[in-house]
Amino acid sequence: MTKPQSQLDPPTQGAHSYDDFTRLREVVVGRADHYTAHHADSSWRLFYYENVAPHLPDGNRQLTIPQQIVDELIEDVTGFADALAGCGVRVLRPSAPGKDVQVSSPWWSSGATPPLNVRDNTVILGTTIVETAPHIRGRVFENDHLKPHFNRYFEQGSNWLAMPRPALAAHSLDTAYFDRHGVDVTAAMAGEDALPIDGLGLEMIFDGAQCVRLGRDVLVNVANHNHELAFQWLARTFPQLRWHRLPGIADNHVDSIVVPLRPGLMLLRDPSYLELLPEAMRGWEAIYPPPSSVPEQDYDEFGFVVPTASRYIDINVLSIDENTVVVNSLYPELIKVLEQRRFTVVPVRHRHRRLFGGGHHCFTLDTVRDGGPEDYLAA
Ligand SMILES: NC(=[NH2+])NCCC[C@H](N)C(=O)O
Repeated sequence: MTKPQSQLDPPTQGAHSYDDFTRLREVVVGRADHYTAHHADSSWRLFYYENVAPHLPDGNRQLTIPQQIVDELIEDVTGFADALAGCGVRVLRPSAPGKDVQVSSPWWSSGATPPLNVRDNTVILGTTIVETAPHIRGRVFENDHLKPHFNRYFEQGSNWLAMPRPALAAHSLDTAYFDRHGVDVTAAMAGEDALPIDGLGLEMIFDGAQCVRLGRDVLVNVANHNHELAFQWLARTFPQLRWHRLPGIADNHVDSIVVPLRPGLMLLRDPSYLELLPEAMRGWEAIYPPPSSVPEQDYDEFGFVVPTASRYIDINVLSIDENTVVVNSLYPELIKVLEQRRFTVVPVRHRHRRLFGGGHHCFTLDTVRDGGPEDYLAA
């Protein structure tokens, strides 16, 4: 059997990625090895508060995930990587995470998060790799598993920048999003054992998954002052791009709210978000998620259920090109809607997407796509 073309050609260029829908040439697909716990310290609990609050354990807790579930996730992620390779995409993987790795700083210690949701700690802006400023202490060193690829892209001519690394000491995180929505997050902060840094206050904290890249334009969800600092850093560092604030449309990530499929067409969680998008985008056609029959996994037998992603996570799709989309095979309703719109759908099983906080878009960092700094939002 001949190898898919993608596996024959060595990477011939650095990173080049301006959007989420033109032809995908190279992608990093995350790894779930040893993802056997959520380390629910205060930074983790605040980040996932919207979804985990009803189930929140008191204080800093390790929420153990049974190996059976991890094995099923690894099986699904492997199927995803194989499906992408079968579509001619060169698939890169992070280095293997260790088991029960602890990370620490002068201000805190926590359990390391395996490099599964690789969308979160990096955003590719054109030919520049931008490492973002993690919200969660256990994720501060997660990108080390992608550095073999970042190093190679740099040697091939890519630029490589990093936002200031956040100390994530006590009181670094802004609760303004929850305050505005009248949500008491005291429980999230219970057991906070990080040391404070005198005079630090709120700092730059931001995930790559808060961005929607549209060629020359980038939409950025800004829900608090942590994010505002990052928005200013991005706009100052990349003045050649046009930056648009999405005014706190979510607590942080937006790739289960607004998902462009091609210029003029997007998946959108609900019509209420239209008025929060840039004017030039409000006329785009929106496909709203059909009622889902995705089975909500029963984790009762495992003693806990902590969904770190919402029930909308299945619109978190990955486009291979403007007409081809990877969709959770357990969501046939969305597959049908997209096929009716003449999309080629690549169905890939993803059983535990709410437990591990991400879908196929979250699991990927699209490092090389054909599209450039196009003007998709021309007024
Ligand atoms: N890149 C990601 N990890 N995105 C996941 C989106 C999660 C979003 N908070 C939801 O609950 O639907």
